[in-house]
Amino acid sequence: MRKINDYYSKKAKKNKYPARSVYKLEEVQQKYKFLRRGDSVLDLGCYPGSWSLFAAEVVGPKGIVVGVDLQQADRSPRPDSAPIHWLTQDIMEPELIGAVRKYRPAFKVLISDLAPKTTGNRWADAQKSLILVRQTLMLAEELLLNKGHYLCKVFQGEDFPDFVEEVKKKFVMAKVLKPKSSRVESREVFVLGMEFKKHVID
Ligand SMILES: C[S@@+](CC[C@H](N)C(=O)[O-])C[C@H]1O[C@@H](n2cnc3c(N)ncnc32)[C@H](O)[C@@H]1O
Repeated sequence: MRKINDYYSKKAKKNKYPARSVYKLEEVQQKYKFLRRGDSVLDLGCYPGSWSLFAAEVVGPKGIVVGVDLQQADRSPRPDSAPIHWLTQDIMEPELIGAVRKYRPAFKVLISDLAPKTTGNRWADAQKSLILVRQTLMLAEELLLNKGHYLCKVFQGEDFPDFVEEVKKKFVMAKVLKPKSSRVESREVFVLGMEFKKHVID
């Protein structure tokens, strides 16, 4: 296991990404191609910035990336990438929607690698994660374009099946994914929702 972690950490360093987590996003992108040239992307929990940098490269100069985190990110996008706007904000605060809308009224893709500060207590950590995850789904409802896409990291707890059902209702296609670069011993998985059904009221 350690070998795999070292492999992705070294690869990230070599390719000048600040975090190995970029390879989880890359793997989902390779399989589902949910990020496209010209897309607008909202990245929640973006610090230190690997996902935003990767997304900005994929969507290219006609796209845009807005990254949000409690911690201040400041990396410059690579050449031939979309501009990245870094916001230092709490995603739980209602002001976030207005702050994000200064850049785009709505987004084609919302990605979230948010992780709460863990306590070591599995149940408590899963609950904290679920609060953040539910907030990302609420933000997706506000900020995603019709037929937009959603990718969210979740630490599986007892409410996880209910959350997946919610995503299934709101998107044409929903999948639970465990990328190879995600530690096997970790309870993290990624929920992908493709083609948001903007006007479905349940
Ligand atoms: C695993 S890191 C993200 C790594 C990032 N995707 C990358 O590739 O560089 C999770 C982030 O979630 C952020 N976070 C946790 N709770 C948050 C909240 N309420 N609002 C904004 N960001 C939060 C943390 O500050 C942390 O930087």
